[in-house]
Amino acid sequence: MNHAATLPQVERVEMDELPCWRIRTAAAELLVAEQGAQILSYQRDGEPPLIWLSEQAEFRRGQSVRGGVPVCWPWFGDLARNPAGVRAMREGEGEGPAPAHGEVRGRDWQLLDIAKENGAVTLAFSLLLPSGGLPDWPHALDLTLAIRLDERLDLRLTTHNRGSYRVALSQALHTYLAVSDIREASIEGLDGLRYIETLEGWDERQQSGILHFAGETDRIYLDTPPRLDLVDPGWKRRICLEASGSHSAIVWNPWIDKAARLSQFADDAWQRMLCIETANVLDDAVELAPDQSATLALCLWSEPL
Ligand SMILES: O=P(O)(O)OC[C@H]1O[C@@H](O)[C@H](O)[C@@H](O)[C@@H]1O
Repeated sequence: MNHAATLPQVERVEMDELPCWRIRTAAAELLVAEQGAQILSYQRDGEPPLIWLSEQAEFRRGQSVRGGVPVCWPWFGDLARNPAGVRAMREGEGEGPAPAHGEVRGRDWQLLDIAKENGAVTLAFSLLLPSGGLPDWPHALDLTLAIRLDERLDLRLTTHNRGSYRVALSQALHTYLAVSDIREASIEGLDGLRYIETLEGWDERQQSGILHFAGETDRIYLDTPPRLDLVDPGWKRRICLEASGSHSAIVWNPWIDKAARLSQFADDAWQRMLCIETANVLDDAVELAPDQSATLALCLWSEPL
């Protein structure tokens, strides 16, 4: 049988407790969990993975998988650190303290559609929500994620306000990227930007030059340009990220001590990953009037160095 003639292929697979979809095109493979509409891994033929999945990842219902691209929504990070308008949307403590990175990473989403066209595949996922919204976040919003795989990987996270009042939220595509060695990697595109140093009192600082890594890093960059590049000399490639609908980005590596405290994370895994999170946070948070939509999008690809 001519294998190439049958491509692209979409196959349903089980990863322990999680139903997933494996997509194979002529040049790449992508694995997506239906829970959280979470991309788990992405690799192009002949290259190391672009998206990192922890070797200690657990595929359990109700729990985000360590690695891939978790969707953070309707708030990013610690809710208490969000703008007042975003904080005000959560009501009551019925379900306990607000979980980090919002409510949808471990929830059920539904695959609505698989479309194949000219060698590309698009999967459309929708968050399954009661019509009144989340238990402590009772607002009438629809959330969809469109994942398109061709020569590049395209993600489009769209929120639509079908309610009768304005809603504020923060969000991120929390992309875990694979690197040969974080100590050799760098990020281009941040020079001159203001950032919040979350490790030192949430002080505002200014980036000077290319960002290199020599310790724990957890920063929120503001007024980000559309394009950021992760340069990886060890694997002789750059991973290019092109965002739209976003003017903020989080850059995160836990380094040695925090790595030891993280779940589903090997003690030495900090060497092999780096998160560049395409976001709408702090003064870049989103406010949606009734019937308004907003799309946070990321296009990802690699180029040889
Ligand atoms: O362990 P979690 O909830 O997936 O979060 C991982 C990291 O996510 C990053 O976005 C945050 O900036 C870090 O502070 C956090 O540690």
